Amino acid sequence: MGSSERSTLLSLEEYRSKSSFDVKQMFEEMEPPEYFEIKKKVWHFLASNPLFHVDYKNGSSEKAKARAATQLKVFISSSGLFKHIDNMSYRDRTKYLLIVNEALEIYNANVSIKIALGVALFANALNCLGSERHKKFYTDVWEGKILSCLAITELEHGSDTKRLKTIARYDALTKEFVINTPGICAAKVWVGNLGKQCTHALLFAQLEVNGVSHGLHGFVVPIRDPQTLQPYLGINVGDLGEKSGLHGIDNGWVMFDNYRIPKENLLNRVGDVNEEGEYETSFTDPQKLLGASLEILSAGRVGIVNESSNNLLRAVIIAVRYAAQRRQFCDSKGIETPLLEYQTHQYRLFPYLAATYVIKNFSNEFSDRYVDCVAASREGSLEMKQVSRMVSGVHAVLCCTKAVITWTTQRAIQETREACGGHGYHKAAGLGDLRNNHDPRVTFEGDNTVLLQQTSNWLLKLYNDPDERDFTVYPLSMFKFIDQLDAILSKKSDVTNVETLCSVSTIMTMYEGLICWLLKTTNRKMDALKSKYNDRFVARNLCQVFKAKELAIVVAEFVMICHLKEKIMLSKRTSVVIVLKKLFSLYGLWCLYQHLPLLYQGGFFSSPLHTDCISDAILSLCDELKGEAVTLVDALSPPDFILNSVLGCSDGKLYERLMNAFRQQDNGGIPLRYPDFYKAKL
Ligand SMILES: Cc1cc2nc3c(=O)[nH]c(=O)nc-3n(C[C@H](O)[C@H](O)[C@H](O)COP(=O)(O)OP(=O)(O)OC[C@H]3O[C@@H](n4cnc5c(N)ncnc54)[C@H](O)[C@@H]3O)c2cc1C
Repeated sequence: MGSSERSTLLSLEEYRSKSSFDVKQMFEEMEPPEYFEIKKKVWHFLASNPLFHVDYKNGSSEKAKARAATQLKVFISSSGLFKHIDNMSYRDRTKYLLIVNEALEIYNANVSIKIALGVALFANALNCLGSERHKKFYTDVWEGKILSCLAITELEHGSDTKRLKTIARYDALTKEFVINTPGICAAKVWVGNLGKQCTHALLFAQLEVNGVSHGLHGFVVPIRDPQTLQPYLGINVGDLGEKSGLHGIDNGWVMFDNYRIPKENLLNRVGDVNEEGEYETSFTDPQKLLGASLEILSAGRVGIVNESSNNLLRAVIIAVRYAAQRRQFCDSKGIETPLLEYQTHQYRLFPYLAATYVIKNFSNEFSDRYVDCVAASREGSLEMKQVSRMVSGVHAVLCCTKAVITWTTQRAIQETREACGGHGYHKAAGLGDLRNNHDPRVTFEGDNTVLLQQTSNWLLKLYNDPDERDFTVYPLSMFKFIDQLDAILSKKSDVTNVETLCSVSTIMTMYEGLICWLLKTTNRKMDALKSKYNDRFVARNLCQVFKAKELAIVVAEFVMICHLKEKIMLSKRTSVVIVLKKLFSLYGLWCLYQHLPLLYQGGFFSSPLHTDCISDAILSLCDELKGEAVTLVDALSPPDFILNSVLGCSDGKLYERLMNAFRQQDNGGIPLRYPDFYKAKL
């Protein structure tokens, strides 16, 4: 071992010894042990099966797709991870699948997305939208006999799903649907798994019966022969070629030419064609339907929130461990300084470290709330009105948090790549692929900007209609303060010292004030625009940039810190709580700093001293977190094999691993070895 290798390890250990809390206690606070046990099973399967080991030399997109296709089959059939899911309750199964997805995604985004689209979301859609007659598809997909894709987006329309043009016309003579693509603009595009591998599509098309259109419905459409993978006659299908990332996923396009499927392939929970060949809706159980529609809209987004929180974590672990080991320039005594000692570097990394804790905590807890909400709707344990309010609230919160979390992660990955300098640009650092693979999450499952509009619409409804404010149910329980809107707005900020500003209660109060002010002024602007243009669509569009979009973003941040506040209040682990409070404050103040114009405009801040105060508070928190940072990333870190970065290994062999990568030796050979702090966690 050379001297530089020894010193980088020492650097990590030195920082570990500085932390004020116990790594195991922090880990236990943040990760329920039963969830971690599931993740370990996934990681051990990946580490023990060479098919899954990273191969940096195997670069072409075509090879990556073939490899991911095989990995998917093996993961489904040989991991044993899905053996018992049919015996689980809805709640346990959904949580279990979300955790398996999370654990797989942090190591292999391609396969996790292929499984999510091809198996989990398909099975979920059959449950939500289908009936007994679709059971066979459900069984086949979990047994790996078929693979699906989710075909919604068309060449000409993505976000605006009402305009989709693929048509499924009912033929009463043969009791079949005839599917057609009316021109290239209606070709289904971007569909994951469709390019080469899927056998079935979960297709969304306009249902037409007796010349009358009944809007978008879901259909199970056979695409390829499961034995030969040859497409069926009437289907023109292809792979859409190279993308910027996610090279293992075969995104494809398809056009239908008088392609016939049996009547039974319509997912008939909401509407069906009866024996007389007439369309009939079947709203037999509206409460269950509410939960089902939440699930179909949201399951993918909940997965994205979980995945993004891990992508953020991965980027931050790599950059913090690198910054603890990497030294540049000498101090006045001639001692080389680790990057972590520079204020600039702390300011670049620590807000993202704080964001990691806020977002990971939110993502864990929100998935539970989401599952509870769907379960309550299924079980009929609440009143219809309560379920309806809970479902729309959960949907609204998920829309804005999906946007803020995926954007935060996107920015964090870029910042951490730069914070690792040139070495951060090497493939073996892991950050380039992470950036490219994470990037489309801001677009798919709902473009972020469009999703934020759904949240602001919900908030304005809440503002305008006190009847909607049922604060007994989640997530409305977090918005009780809206009832005191005028009183809150009449208060002015008197915060002029760093200590008060850093407190949990001050930050919560500032957020509540900001939300009240944004609600009131967004609504006022919307009303004025409606009067001026006499057109809701125009008014809504002209409200977005400087009001409604900001409102939704602020609410997303607020909801996430509310969850961490609750954890802080309930925890009995004193030393952990002290650090969690610092992370809470750093994230809150860093976000509020980005809303400074609004804080002045709303009268919460009035003097230049307020800006000094908030920036001093941020820097002071960064300084306080310097000694905690390495242990904070250790507490949430997966094993080195799964982290899979030559810059981020916990063993401090930074330069040895980098030279191996440069020599193209042993790039992926990071063992599934548990470092000492990890043993403490277990
Ligand atoms: C890697 C990847 C995988 C995908 N996988 C699938 C899949 O498996 N199945 C599938 O069906 N689809 C898939 N998609 C498609 C994806 O769901 C769509 O790209 C997404 O829904 C956005 O639609 P769009 O691309 O048509 O964007 P558009 O709707 O055209 O939006 C373009 C831009 O305009 C903005 N915009 C749109 N409307 C408004 C408005 N009202 N106000 C203000 N701004 C607006 C948006 O914010 C966006 O920035 C995938 C896409 C990618 C990149």
